[in-house]
Amino acid sequence: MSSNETPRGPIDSSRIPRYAGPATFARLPRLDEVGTADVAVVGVPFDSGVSYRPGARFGGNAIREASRLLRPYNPAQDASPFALAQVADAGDIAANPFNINEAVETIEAAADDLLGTGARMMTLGGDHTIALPLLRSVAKKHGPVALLHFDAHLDTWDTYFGAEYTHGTPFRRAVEEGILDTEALSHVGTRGPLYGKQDLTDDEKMGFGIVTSADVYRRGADEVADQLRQRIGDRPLYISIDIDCLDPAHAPGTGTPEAGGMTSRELLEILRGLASCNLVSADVVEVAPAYDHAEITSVAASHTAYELTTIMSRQIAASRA
Ligand SMILES: N=C(N)NCCCC(=O)O
Ligand SMILES: [Zn+2]
Ligand SMILES: [Zn+2]
Repeated sequence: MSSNETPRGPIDSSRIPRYAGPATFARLPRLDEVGTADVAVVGVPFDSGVSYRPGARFGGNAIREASRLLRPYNPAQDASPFALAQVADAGDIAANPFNINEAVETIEAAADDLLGTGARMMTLGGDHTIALPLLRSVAKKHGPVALLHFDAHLDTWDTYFGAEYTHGTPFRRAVEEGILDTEALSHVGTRGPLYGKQDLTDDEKMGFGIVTSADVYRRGADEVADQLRQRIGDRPLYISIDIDCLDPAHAPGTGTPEAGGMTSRELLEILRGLASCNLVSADVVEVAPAYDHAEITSVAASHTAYELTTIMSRQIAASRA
């Protein structure tokens, strides 16, 4: 979108009922209806990298369905994200479910195409495997990026059954490949049993800092966001959100749930506290609707993607001003 064009926003839900018609994220136009976008919301229906319950391949569409109720003004960030920048739904990346290596290549190539148009990506997973090809593509454009990783899990394990590309290993691969800025790597929301203490030592050696779920509860969202913001500074930032960072009470619809997680309020508040960071792209992954109830998980994921989109739109508008 050039700066003198008005972005095309969501369908007006006071004229066309919000439950009518096919779902796009937040009832926004499809990318092919607007040509180019500043923020492309894209689904990656891929879950062949999971170690436990499958089903995150249906996450993107569940988030789109749940996002019908999002409204155009975001009071928490005092911004109308879809008026500040053109946000559009770019549909899904079609990845081979029977060949993980090929799927990872397909996702990276599709991300190259989208980022090549100048768009930032708001990706809806899919399992956490997909973060690796997305980060590869983002690093081609921006160089090694700061990473903020919200998750119950470290996802820096080495291999499962000898496989390198799984949902428990994307960030170890990314560190090995030199595509992350090791001065600014953080996990937020981690908890639960590990394979051994070595998991933590290895993770620390890779450069990660950890804010556990209990730290968030004890210190509060504002203080945590302040600390993260200081660590990130003005580096290009990628935020990867595994919805299992939330407590199973707030996100039952996921493949590897762990007790004792953050509330959706804590997650959203931390994100709002990061609004000044240079967010170049983001993902929300691991929503598995078959285990969900009353759209609890996909509603939380849709609001999470909304906050991330708002951060990106505000920055795009500010950089034009
Ligand atoms: N990325 C997610 N959601 N889970 C990773 C858990 C890997 C394991 O089963 O140990
Ligand atoms: Zn996880
Ligand atoms: Zn994960």
